[in-house]
Amino acid sequence: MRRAGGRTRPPARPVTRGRKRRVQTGTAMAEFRALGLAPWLAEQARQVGLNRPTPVQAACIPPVLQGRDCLGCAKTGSGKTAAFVLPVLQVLSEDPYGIFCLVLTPTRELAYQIAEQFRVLGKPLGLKDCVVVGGLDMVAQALELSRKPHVVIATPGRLADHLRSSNTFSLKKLKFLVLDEADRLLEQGCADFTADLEVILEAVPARRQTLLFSATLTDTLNELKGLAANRPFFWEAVSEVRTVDELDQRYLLVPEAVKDAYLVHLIQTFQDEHEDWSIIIFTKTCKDCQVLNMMLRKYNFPSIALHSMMKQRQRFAALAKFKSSIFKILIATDVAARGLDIPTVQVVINHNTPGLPKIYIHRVGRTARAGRKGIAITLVTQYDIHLVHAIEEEIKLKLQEFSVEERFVLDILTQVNVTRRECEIELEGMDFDEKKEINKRKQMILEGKDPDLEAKRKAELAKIKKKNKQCREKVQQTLQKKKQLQLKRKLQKKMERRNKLHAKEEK
Ligand SMILES: Nc1ncnc2c1ncn2[C@@H]1O[C@H](COP(=O)(O)OP(=O)(O)OP(=O)(O)O)[C@@H](O)[C@H]1O
Repeated sequence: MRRAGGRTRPPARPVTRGRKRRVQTGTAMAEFRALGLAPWLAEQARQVGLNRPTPVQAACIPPVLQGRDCLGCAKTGSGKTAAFVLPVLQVLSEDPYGIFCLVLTPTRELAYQIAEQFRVLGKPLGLKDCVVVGGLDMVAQALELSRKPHVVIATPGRLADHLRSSNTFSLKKLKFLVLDEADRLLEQGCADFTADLEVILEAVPARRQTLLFSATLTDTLNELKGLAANRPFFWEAVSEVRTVDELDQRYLLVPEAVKDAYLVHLIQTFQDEHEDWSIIIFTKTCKDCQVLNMMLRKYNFPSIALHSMMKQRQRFAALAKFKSSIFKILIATDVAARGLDIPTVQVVINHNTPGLPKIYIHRVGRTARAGRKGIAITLVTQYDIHLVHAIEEEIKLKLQEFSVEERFVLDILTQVNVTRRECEIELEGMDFDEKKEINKRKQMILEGKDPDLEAKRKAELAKIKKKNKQCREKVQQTLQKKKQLQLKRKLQKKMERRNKLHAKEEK
């Protein structure tokens, strides 16, 4: 981190490039065609506003059209989606049948966004797509799957559930398997997709093309290479820095207790100076997300929450309202960190410093997309400085300080803290934690697990762990005692020898 003096202004609004775009129309089409795309598809790309191929598109489309597997790693907002949607549509148009392509993605919102790209670019084909994600009616999805859509866009958990429970559709003739945000899908952590991926990989043919994309592929490259075995083509954008140049990256050092006052001040400033800007605030937990939203609402900010404890329909509605600028502020957990493409987002605020650099890269990548400018501000407490260093090391860039006039923050400090406490009490009254527990149980039931049995198993595991720990400690203590005893004996012997020597000398 480097301190920069003076008050920092948010970046200027991006310039519109309308005239330039008209002049480039012919070139744009020719450039897409030069990659091997058919005229109708190049024209469709132009019509939906894809000016000219971005580097990841230029590099990956030709090898995919040649039938090769592809691993594409390019910065956030660089057009990776079209880099797989376009060649898939081209091959599909030559020999259309369903189910031709399966796209897997980690979040439900992202699945719908990808489906939309397939729909607009594949409109001349009369493309049939099907989105299969959790939280929605399984029967309706099964029915849609049985109608053989050309493209299925799914989150792994729900698709695996369908594969386990139904035989009304088959993925055996699949030509393309796409893993968007591939590193996240293969990562083992809190939402582990490993078991579901196993079921899916069993159901798809070995002879297929596999396309893997992410902005942070390199971290899990070896595991990913195992999936793409068909003359795999790896492409990574050449760049020292892992975030886009158009992104102004800042940090704000704040004591934990006054974090919210800084946040309110920041939002007020952005709202006063740039009424039309949209802001995403990332929080660590669902509860934080909910409390902050309640708090900002009390200050009449146009905010809306998005987190995994909301019902799926509420999640979609929240995102739609934010996308259409009915609400200008989205407060979200990391469910919104990857992939979401909302051009109006000019500011990302990290209410907590992300524990992993790659989460930081994806979060801040929700702004400054497709050549636009944006600013990301990370609130850093004294306990998070090491995390910022890790982020800086990963992105190969020093974050600059975002200065604010502290007297404004001090003015609202007490009021903000009181409001936060009020919201927390209100939330406790709504049994938020209890609901979380209920949701966990529901999820387990959906996964075919017995929640009571799981709880028992967990308790037993904890007991065994405790016993093991006690046992280890006992062994340690015994060893220590033995050592001390040996030492004592050694000393005693030494003393005895010395006494004997003295006695001899005295004689
Ligand atoms: N050739 C192009 N010309 C102009 N705009 C483009 C082009 N390709 C893609 N875009 C636009 O760029 C934006 C970002 O694209 P996309 O969502 O595919 O990025 P991404 O690389 O997948 O980002 P992330 O890593 O965050 O998921 C979209 O709004 C898309 O319409």
